[in-house]
Amino acid sequence: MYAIEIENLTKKYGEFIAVDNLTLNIEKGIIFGFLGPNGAGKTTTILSMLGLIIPDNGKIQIMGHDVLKSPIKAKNLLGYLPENATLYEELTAWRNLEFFASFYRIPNREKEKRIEELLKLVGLWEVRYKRVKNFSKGMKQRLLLAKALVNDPDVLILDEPTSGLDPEGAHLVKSIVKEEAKTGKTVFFSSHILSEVEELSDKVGIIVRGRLRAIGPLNHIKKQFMELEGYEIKIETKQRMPELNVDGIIRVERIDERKSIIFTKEDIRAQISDYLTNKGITIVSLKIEEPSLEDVFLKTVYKREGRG
Ligand SMILES: Nc1ncnc2c1ncn2[C@@H]1O[C@H](COP(=O)(O)OP(=O)(O)OP(=O)(O)O)[C@@H](O)[C@H]1O
Repeated sequence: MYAIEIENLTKKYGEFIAVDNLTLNIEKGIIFGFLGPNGAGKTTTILSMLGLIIPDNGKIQIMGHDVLKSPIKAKNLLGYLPENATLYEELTAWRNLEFFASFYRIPNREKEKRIEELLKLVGLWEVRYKRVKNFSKGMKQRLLLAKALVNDPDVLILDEPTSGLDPEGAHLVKSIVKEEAKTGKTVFFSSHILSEVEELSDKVGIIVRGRLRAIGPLNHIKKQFMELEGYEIKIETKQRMPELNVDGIIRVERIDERKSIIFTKEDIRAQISDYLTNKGITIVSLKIEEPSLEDVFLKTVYKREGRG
């Protein structure tokens, strides 16, 4: 069983298709990064997962429970941090959590223990009796994260969790997310911050104009990208590098007489190594230059859409 199973999800607003036949399975206990440009359909997918909008087609299960047929079961298993979420500014941090906890059937003693643990987890224990209106944006976001965790959910859904935070605030939020994933929770977060997706995700999905364009662990996505776009092999030799007459080379960019970048269709490091060794040349380094997530993302979003 998957933690999240999305099957053929389609959501239209009038004639406009916001999510187009999306199928996505998320394994238990992983951090999944859902990446896409503005308007790609990330929030629409998330709202469908929460049962907050009714899709035109498709089925979504959270830990095996259909979100539309068993909404209460599914909701009890979910924690959700919306984009631009708000708190009760006049209430203290403690009172805010107490209020949100009251939506769930948690016995009183357990509730207090849980709130204490959460306030400590997000670093707000010392200010638990301060009104939220005096909090910084980072503090509020951490309290919102605690709110999303108040029912001890199996699946945590975060829509742009670090949006608008300064680097320190973003770092704290990411650390908490990592800690929660270590306890076995499944995390599904949306973002358009590439470094964040790269840092946090065990698996990545790229959505563009409502369609899933790539899915898998980041190294798989990068490998697929290289198979499609070609490889960049960086080489340095001890002696002057001779002309490289090896099959499969598309182009060589010489950096200096001992360093080059070789563009190829396949990984032909072994052939290059044999060729040079036969000529008595010693290789200092020979490695594939991996594309960054930014390379992959920009090509996925723009090139295949024929926009650049
Ligand atoms: N209630 C609605 N009525 C009409 N169109 C909508 C509605 N909600 C979203 N859309 C449109 O559907 C598309 C997908 O929106 P969605 O909010 O899911 O994208 P997103 O990937 O979350 O974007 P962002 O990163 O900007 O939050 C957008 O073009 C948006 O304008």
